[in-house]
Amino acid sequence: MTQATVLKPDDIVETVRAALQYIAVYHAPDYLAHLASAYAREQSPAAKAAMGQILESSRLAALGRRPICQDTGMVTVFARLGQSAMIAGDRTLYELVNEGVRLAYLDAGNPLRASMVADPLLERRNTGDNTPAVTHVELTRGNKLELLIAAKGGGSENKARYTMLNPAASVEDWVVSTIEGLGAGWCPPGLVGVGVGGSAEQAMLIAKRAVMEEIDMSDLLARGASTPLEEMRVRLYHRINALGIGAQGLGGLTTVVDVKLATAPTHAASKPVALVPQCAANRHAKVVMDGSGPAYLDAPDLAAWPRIEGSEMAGLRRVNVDRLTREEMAGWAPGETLLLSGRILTGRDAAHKRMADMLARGEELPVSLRGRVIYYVGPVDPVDGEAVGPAGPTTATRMDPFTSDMLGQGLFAMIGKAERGAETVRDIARHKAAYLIAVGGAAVLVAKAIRSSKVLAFEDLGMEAIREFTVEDMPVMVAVTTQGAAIHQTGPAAWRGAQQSAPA
Ligand SMILES: O=C(O)C[C@H](O)C(=O)O
Repeated sequence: MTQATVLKPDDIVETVRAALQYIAVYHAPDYLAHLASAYAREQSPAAKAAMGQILESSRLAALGRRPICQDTGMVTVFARLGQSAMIAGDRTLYELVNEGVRLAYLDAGNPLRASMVADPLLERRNTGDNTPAVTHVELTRGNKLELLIAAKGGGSENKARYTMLNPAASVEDWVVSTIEGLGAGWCPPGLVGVGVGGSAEQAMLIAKRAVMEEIDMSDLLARGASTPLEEMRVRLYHRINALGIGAQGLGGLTTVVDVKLATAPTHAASKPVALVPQCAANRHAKVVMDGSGPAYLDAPDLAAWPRIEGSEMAGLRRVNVDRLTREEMAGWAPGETLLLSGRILTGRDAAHKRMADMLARGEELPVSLRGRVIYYVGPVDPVDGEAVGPAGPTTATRMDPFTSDMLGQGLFAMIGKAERGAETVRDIARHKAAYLIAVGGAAVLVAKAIRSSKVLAFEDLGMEAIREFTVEDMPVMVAVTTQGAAIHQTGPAAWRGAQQSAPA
């Protein structure tokens, strides 16, 4: 019979805290290796540059022990508790996990961003410490506690999809056409988990677990598929990459570095299918506790991070945003890289909603948008020596419903990531405004261009407050021009099918 173990509550708290700090700053070696080879293979200059920035930013994050991405995620824990393991004390596992989350996110040496809002429907007030975690507990044989700890970014979680197919319908066709319609808000290149079978909620859960399995597509391609499920993974990998979406949706050879597939028995009438995309941050780790104390992850070998040559800044157009004119903006070309200097505003979901509500009530905005550039960002709090913590862009598409109102206030340009909707592109052109992108997932690199930061309005919104950043040579790409040319439409169209003729 298995010997019973007793797990100390503080050891569980410490294990969760340490794992969350770890995954916030270190990319896992499997993803890093696959991203590095996708970078080496990439032929699309824009996608290659974006992947180069993600790799370099990841290296800086690991060296400086700062978060890979400003969105330090919603914590999700899959716990497997052996039936012969007992948790001492009277706090539940759920309470202990949340205490670990609180300590990890409020760590003074490396604060992580609090993104959770308590009430999703009405007030949407930030809880301030990123609790609560989403925790799933399964009872298993044995006397150990296994914790799969993840911090899932909002942009990729937003693109999770579910359908109930007819039993005869093709899962592959649904997955490929669904990914084609997702846009780039989930921050490719990443991977996707596909869950087929079970009930509706089980399909989602197995897809979420699957996306956290070890990335092994390079091995699978090298040795060849040996089961029908592996064959399907390989087909999906090629078909998704043949869409040409590419890094950040700019058009390119690699949209996914792997496809994971999990199945469960289901009803004869049903074929539930869940799709869970994972962004370029891909934060998760497994730890096993055996009662001997907290479990820690081994320190990574920093030599695993490839060095990427810095991009050439000479010859790039320098833009002083404090003296920007519509005439100057009209000369920006689609896909051109600009180096911005001067003062930019920040604001994202909650600030836009509040500004739109104020305008609807006929009130004046607390900050004038006339002639300004706004960056859609929720930064991490700074530590000593930083103007701001990691500060990559958030998905601009979510700001589309407010954009017409903001442009009407005289806003000149917006900075974010991913595509804008067709109507917003038309609005941008109508106002002779522009939409620029920074690389999602290159948060440490982006933050290096930010010299100072101060809150101007809506301080109660925490990371979503309106700030003013002073930036120096902040690299951004022109994604929608004043004439309405949109690179997220032209890029993927140009690279569609190109993956088929490229080496895997
Ligand atoms: O919340 C953020 O900073 C980014 C978000 O994860 C997104 O990808 O839109």
